[in-house]
Amino acid sequence: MIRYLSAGESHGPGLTVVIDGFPSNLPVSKEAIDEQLRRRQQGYGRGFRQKIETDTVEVTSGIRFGKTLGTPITMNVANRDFKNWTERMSVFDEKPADLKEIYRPRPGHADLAGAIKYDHEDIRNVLERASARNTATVVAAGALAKQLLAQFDIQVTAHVVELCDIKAETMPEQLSDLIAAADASEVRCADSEASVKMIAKIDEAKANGDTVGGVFEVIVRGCPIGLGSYAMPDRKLDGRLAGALMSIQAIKGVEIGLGFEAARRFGSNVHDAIAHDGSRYLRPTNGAGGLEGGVTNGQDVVVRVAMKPISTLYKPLPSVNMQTKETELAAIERSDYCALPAASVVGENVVAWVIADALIEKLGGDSLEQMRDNYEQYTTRISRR
Ligand SMILES: Cc1cc2nc3c(=O)[nH]c(=O)nc-3n(C[C@H](O)[C@H](O)[C@H](O)COP(=O)(O)O)c2cc1C
Ligand SMILES: C=C(O[C@@H]1CC(C(=O)O)=C[C@@H](OP(=O)(O)O)[C@H]1O)C(=O)O
Repeated sequence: MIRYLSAGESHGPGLTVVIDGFPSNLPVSKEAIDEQLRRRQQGYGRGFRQKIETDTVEVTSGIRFGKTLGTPITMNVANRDFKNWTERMSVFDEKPADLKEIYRPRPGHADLAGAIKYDHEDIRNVLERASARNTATVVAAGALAKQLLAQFDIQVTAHVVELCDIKAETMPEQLSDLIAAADASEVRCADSEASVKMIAKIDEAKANGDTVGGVFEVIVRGCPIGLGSYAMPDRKLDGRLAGALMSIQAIKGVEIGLGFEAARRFGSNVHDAIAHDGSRYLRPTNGAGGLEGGVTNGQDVVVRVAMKPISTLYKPLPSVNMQTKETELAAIERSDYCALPAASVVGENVVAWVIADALIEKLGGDSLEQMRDNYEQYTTRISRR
């Protein structure tokens, strides 16, 4: 089992993630982690904050001479914006007399429920941690998971397939082309015609003081058969993926394979026939999205994820001043208009984390070498079935 704890406020000094359960002797590239952080900051429609930040990790435990020690790994991401917030976010100093507090909760954000739950007057005490700034730590953890998966030729990618009411129609057939096209696109959509329309849609939202969301797809290539289990509900890999993805800010739906579309079809048009070519099992289709019974079946794992539009509206919805209970417009905080491309990078890294967890569970072993031995034994064994 791998696990992590993260901490940190959006405008505090920085964010920290402590990771436990990785095997020893895994070569780790800081550049590869920083590259995932860089990708998370990209995408058309983001607000001014991303111009202030240049996220990189500082590793303070668990790695020596570029390899994991098998002990807890601590990674820190500094908030460059903190220098503009030192008084407003002070840990121990007195609250400044002229501090502007937030009393008008934004519909769709954690403001109202959070302020009531934790008995906060100033909604800033809620939004600082509810903020998706924390996804930087989630991505740092996922970037480490990606490096473990790469040792076993497992690759995780993501791309945008819908933005508001615009759908990508054509996609490159080769996964490598899909990745290249998505990475080159400002909205991370591999369909270049749809990308242009998506950018115009973000501009339209921005011009109207509005926001947009959409759908991204995550694909996992190279998973061996047998990750996850049908034996207990909490071991099912489909449930674990959905749970982890739904815990990303603003994610409101997850579907695996055909997902909701499967509910509209006859079974004969949903399930994937089973064939054998003399050396291995083949599935001519992949409606199951690589998961049957909560277990990987050797096909690509395909997950689609729905993100709602950003909650902060520059043309705000009606809200209530929590001090006076009078109807007022919701507060406006500096904000993104669309963070779907960034969310797709977060989703990609979250899926990498869940798959790495399932791989470590399947193979056991305290070191990378032991995991490799167990992997070879397992793949030899299943090749005889
Ligand atoms: C990468 C990313 C960036 C986000 N940026 C903003 C933002 O700038 N403004 C905002 O109001 N919400 C933003 N959100 C969404 C809020 O964090 C989220 O809606 C809020 O925490 C409430 O959680 P919920 O939507 O999951 O219910 C962002 C989400 C992600 C994934
Ligand atoms: C800081 C990030 O995203 C933030 C997520 C966010 C929210 O409410 O979720 C609100 C905005 O914060 P700020 O008001 O500081 O601009 C985003 O910029 C980031 O992704 O690095």
